[in-house]
Amino acid sequence: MEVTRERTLLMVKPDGVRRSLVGLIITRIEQKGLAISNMRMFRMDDAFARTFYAEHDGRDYFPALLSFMTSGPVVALQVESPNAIALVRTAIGAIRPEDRLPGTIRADFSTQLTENVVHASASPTDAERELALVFGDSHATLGTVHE
Ligand SMILES: Nc1ncnc2c1ncn2[C@@H]1O[C@@H]2COP(=O)(O)O[C@H]2[C@H]1O
Repeated sequence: MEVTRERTLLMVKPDGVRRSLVGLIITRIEQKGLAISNMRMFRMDDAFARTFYAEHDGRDYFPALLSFMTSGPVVALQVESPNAIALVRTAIGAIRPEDRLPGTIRADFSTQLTENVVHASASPTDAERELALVFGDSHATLGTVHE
């Protein structure tokens, strides 16, 4: 079967950075054989968080999400591989704490719905939009680290 080489965004959220989980999360991604081809640590301001999470605007949890995402720095990783979007989504685990399978990042490091350690793009459209927001023009230029 044809596999599509993809780029996706994996982001360690402020709780993950505060709890010093960045190294562990990077190790899991690298050990799985996924290539990290760009990385950026930054702190979201309110406007950036509103744009990044625009599709959640109006939900009851949106104000809490904004407050959480602007509470400290995040670490954004551009991940590349065949089927990167689905592979990274599987690796992070489900949104609902009770649905998270052991061995996934959210299951292993969080019991919370909002403070869930990591975010990953859900679709090719989301991935391109989120990578462009986080890395701007630089997201296309580093190329692939691993073959
Ligand atoms: N009921 C909910 N459904 C989806 N996301 C939620 C909910 N409550 C809080 N959130 C937060 O909103 C975020 C949206 O996408 P994330 O995958 O980054 O992770 C989600 C959680 O941090």
